Amino acid sequence: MTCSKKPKSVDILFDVTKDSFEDISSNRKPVVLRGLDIGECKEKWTPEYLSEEGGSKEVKIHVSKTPQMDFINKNFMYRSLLFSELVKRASTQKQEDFFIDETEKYYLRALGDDPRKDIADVRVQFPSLAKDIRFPDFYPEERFFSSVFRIASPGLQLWTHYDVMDNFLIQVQGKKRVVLFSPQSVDYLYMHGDKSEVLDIDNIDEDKYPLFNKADRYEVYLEPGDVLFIPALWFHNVISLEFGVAVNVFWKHLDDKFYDNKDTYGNKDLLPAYRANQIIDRAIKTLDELPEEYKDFYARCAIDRIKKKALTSSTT
Ligand SMILES: O=C(O)CCC(=O)C(=O)O
Ligand SMILES: [Fe+2]
Repeated sequence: MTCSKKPKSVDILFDVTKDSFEDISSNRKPVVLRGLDIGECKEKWTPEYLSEEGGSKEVKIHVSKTPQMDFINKNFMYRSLLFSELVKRASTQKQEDFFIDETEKYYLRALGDDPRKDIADVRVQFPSLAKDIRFPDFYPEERFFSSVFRIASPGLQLWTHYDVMDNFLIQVQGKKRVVLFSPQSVDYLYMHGDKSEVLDIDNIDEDKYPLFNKADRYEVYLEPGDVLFIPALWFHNVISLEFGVAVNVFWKHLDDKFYDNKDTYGNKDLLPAYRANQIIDRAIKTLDELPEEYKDFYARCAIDRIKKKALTSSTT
């Protein structure tokens, strides 16, 4: 079934400054910042220019036969291409050279040089392009975590997921639809780690996902030059409606002690959340020692205690 609830819209704000962003950031809701100075990239980053300036670097990409990438059935493969070749292919509808077939789709989520140790930063990996882009300076520079190139073929859809840091998604080229769900909707999203199992979010299989349409859904269309503020834990699903070039910047808005310093992607749960999840895994295993009737009873008691003691917001 198609989505029955009308999605909420995301506010589009003009003339936001470092000072006025303080209120926006403490409100913990996504907004589009329109009209910010993002640098010359907005005019300059054509496929030809990107190929020339970022050209000779090899990048690891997702290649998918269909536009909707499926992380469970892995309908995509990881391959490497020169940045220039990726840009050429992702900006072209039909491929002369391909991995699967001539209409395959491409997605780049840039990584650090050694992804196990280095974080992605366009200023380090693509210095000749980075000079063209300005990140909003609304967070102190020492709170910077990473800046990530996102390049996509037209139609490519990235699954619904959350990240653990505040994020500016700077849309440089191409239109993009972003659907967001509030963190309180997590109960309805059929999560698998940091990703939702529900891929076709516009055409819900209600037998399989009966609760999905209860989620608190927001929708926004980004234009080149827009900066979408995605607060930590807000779920997002992205469709590139045209050849898309974006850079997203993650910021550590909390104290350093919360973050896992081996997290090069910015998507590992905060350390106390990770520890709590381990304890919950152990509790589930321990409940397994009980006869079924008792296990069910004590699981309900535990859920009730967690609800009473740890929830601050009601489910939407
Ligand atoms: O725009 C995209 O391709 C994905 C953006 C995203 O997931 C992010 O900024 O965290
Ligand atoms: Fe993300």
